[in-house]
Amino acid sequence: MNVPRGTVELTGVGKRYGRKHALADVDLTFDHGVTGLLGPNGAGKTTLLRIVATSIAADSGQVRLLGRDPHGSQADVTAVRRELGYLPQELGYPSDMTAFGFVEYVAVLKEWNDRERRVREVRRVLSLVDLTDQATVRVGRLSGGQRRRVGLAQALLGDPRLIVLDEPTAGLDPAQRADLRRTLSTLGHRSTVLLSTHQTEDVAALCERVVVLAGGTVRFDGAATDLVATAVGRVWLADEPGDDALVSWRTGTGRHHVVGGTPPTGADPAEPTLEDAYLLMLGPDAQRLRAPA
Ligand SMILES: Nc1ncnc2c1ncn2[C@@H]1O[C@H](COP(=O)(O)OP(=O)(O)OP(=O)(O)O)[C@@H](O)[C@H]1O
Repeated sequence: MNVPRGTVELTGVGKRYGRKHALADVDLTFDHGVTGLLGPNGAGKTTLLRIVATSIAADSGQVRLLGRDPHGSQADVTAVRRELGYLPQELGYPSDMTAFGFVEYVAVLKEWNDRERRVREVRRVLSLVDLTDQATVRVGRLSGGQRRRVGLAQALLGDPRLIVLDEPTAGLDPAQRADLRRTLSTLGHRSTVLLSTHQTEDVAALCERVVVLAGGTVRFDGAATDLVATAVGRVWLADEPGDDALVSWRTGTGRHHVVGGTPPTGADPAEPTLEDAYLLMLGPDAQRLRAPA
């Protein structure tokens, strides 16, 4: 079968928890490159990523991963999982294991049976996330950001064609986020990387494609630059906060960054950011959704 490397196809995908529609009629196709999933709390991002990571099944619609049905024959499921790296939103870490020991443990589960190759691979992925110096430190003694990187390391074992990362930058400091961006953008040349985040700057810096989810449906799917373009002419710097602005805040210069609404008197047009465009896309709920920095 000649399947493009890393293809994910979701057609009319729905998922309910009881009466709650976590996802409704989602059509998305992904190929290699880095795609960022943005959306407010409860938008359905984790549900979507869990479906792509074969952790749960959709209730409706069709899911094809790497040209296979991920809940089809055992051979299909195994073939997909061999090509998949997954960092869940919450990963329980045995605190007594070292960083190396934990990643090696996952490598064993992933059937890296040859000890020499396995050790080499564990070292490689620890180095990719800049944890070589912490390899022998117990996970319980690592910082939150370092632990997140241990989680990322296990997702990179075997250089998977499909990499699913649920909030990989959560808990990382700015320097670590910059390092992670470098690692992920390199991976995107070869693999399909799907990541969710609440950090619009990460998406702007890293993802060529953005999918905005809200209420379980796709609100935007396209190039990050096209999302930013939707906000041109709707963002200002002004001395006043704006009477009917969607959101506005006082910047370090003392002027107000005004998003949406009518421009206050004397306002100067400002270059929109991806966050501005995202807030405008979500509309009146934006105030509630703008998490404190
Ligand atoms: N196991 C579950 N049982 C019941 N409801 C669930 C379950 N998992 C998710 N939900 C609900 O489904 C909806 C989508 O949740 P999901 O975790 O996919 O959103 P999210 O976009 O990842 O949110 P967050 O940004 O807060 O992580 C929410 O309303 C959530 O409460």
